[in-house]
Amino acid sequence: MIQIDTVTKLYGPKVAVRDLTLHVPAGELFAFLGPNGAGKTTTIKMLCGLLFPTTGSVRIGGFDVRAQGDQARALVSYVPDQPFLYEKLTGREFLQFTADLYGMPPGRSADKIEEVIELFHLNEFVDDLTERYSHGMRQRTVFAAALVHEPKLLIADEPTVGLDPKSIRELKTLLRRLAAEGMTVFLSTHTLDIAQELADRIGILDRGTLLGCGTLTDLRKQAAMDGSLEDLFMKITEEDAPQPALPLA
Ligand SMILES: Nc1ncnc2c1ncn2[C@@H]1O[C@H](COP(=O)(O)OP(=O)(O)OP(=O)(O)O)[C@@H](O)[C@H]1O
Repeated sequence: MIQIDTVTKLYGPKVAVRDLTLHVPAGELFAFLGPNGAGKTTTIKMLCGLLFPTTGSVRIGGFDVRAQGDQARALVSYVPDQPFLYEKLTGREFLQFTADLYGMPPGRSADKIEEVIELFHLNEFVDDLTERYSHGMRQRTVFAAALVHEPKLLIADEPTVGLDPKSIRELKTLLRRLAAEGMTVFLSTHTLDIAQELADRIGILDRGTLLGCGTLTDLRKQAAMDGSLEDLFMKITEEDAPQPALPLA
């Protein structure tokens, strides 16, 4: 579903992502980890077609994000860490707006909107203006909106931050279920426990370079140690030697 091939992204002279190759198949729950400034958000923006690689290519479901952007973007939903809602819309209007944006037929969108309202327990507040929502209510509404158009790839940035324990538990169960049903879930997080608990595979990025990628067992082999994901993360990122400067074309 995700094919990132030899991607480098520069911001001026700054190398944000360096020679990244990463393939994530359909139905996988992939956790993308890395210290602050590692290049995770830059990579996510390239998956969403908000940024293009300086060199290399990004394909979603076989569609090149640059050359076939509309087809690629139609497959993707992105839940950012700061949930954005139009304050003067109600939650329900926001869900409808999202469905319209993706050109869903009215009958289909009405069913799907009811389904996500149920799924995220939005009933109590879905007809209030979103400006009155708490962070957790916003996060749940944004998640619901992300699923309205039935994306094939769900990208979520720090999805559990600000949610109460019950909502976190429900979200974790939902993410696993979506992956089991065939959706690819790409999770960027600093919460290592969640990555360890949920992910099929984990990628560790540091200063733009993918230092490790695989199951927990693979990462343990790579780091030549047992232990929690936190232990492995510390070891793998500590051992990162300073990167040589990338020659600029
Ligand atoms: N628009 C920009 N212009 C210049 N440099 C940028 C820009 N956006 C990001 N960077 C730099 O690129 C590098 C990667 O940033 P990015 O936001 O992708 O990291 P991140 O892994 O998402 O970090 P965090 O976990 O802190 O959110 C950082 O050094 C950052 O300062």
